[in-house]
Amino acid sequence: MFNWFKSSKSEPVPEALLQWLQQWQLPESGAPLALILQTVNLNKNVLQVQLKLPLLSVTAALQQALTDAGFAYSVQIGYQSDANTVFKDIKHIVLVASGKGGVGKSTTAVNIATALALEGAKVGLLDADIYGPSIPTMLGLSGEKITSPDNKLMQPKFAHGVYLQSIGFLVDPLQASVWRGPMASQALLQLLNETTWPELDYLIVDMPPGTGDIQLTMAQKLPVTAAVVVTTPQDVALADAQKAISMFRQVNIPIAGLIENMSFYLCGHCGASDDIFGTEGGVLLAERYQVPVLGQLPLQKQIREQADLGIPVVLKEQPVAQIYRTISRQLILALHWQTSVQQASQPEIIITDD
Ligand SMILES: Nc1ncnc2c1ncn2[C@@H]1O[C@H](COP(=O)(O)OP(=O)(O)OP(=O)(O)O)[C@@H](O)[C@H]1O
Repeated sequence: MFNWFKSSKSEPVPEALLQWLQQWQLPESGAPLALILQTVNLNKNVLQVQLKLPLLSVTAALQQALTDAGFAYSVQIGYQSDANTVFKDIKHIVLVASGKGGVGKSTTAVNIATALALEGAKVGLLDADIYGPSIPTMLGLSGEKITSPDNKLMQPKFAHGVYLQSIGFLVDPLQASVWRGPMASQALLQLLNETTWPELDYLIVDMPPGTGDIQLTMAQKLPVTAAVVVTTPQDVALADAQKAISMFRQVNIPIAGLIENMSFYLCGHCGASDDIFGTEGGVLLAERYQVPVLGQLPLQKQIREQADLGIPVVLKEQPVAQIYRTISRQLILALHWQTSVQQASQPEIIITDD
């Protein structure tokens, strides 16, 4: 199932260890490690495990499990992708969308992008929200101006492990928010195209809220891998999230999952929680549409405070950071399964001399 890469320094990997690795399952998802293994190498009691996916946080769990199983090796996890690119040097383009404004789409996009970078992925973020490009503020880059060394292509900014390009760097948000559909989608596609993105595993696109012309054109014209829909649990938001799901289905964009934001209020002082926007609305919607739920986030002061400070909360020692980390790992796996299925279902083209 995977190659046992052996460098000149490599020692033989004991059969018992290979068999143990074959059956070990990732925490949270229960996915078999064997399905995402690239190579295994043993070097002076260091077990070097190369994965196909950026999941560096698996190191601690694998180390613990190995020790518990009686293997005295220390683990090093590396990452080498085998995914194809969908656009320039970008392997996956993921749209973060919401039917309705103000549900926390941009906050979610920033924290997921940062969490993906923490897993060892190369990540870009395209802030395409013409109605309120808030991501420069959330990454501590507000007031920055874009640079273009060759006067043609623009360089993205970089903060907290994420490359950022934002419509807010280029135009006055008040001006952009009154653009008509074709003008807005044209500008956003140009923004993607004329940025010198480095090699990226994931480009996260923070979409403008809604399901109108702009969103539909972007969804149709971008080589999108999948979409993530963010909603809050109350009925008005759910009705709009439903429209977003239908829009993506219409243009055959797979939905990697739904995220329920502000699922419940979590008091920072006493830890009490309250379902102020109703209970489980997003989960029920996801069930109805057969869409996976990637996670549920609380309404919590620190999420907003950290966004305003320009340091995403996922970088802080907060329980909520772990929710974003789990969501990002689920997303990594969902995108992987989905691209594997897509590649497997593509008909093989055989060129003959006839
Ligand atoms: N889970 C949360 N807990 C507390 N505050 C949150 C949470 N999620 C988002 N917020 C805050 O709510 C406000 C709106 O969030 P955000 O800008 O991410 O929404 P949005 O859906 O992207 O809005 P729009 O699409 O209209 O720009 C921000 O001040 C943000 O810090």
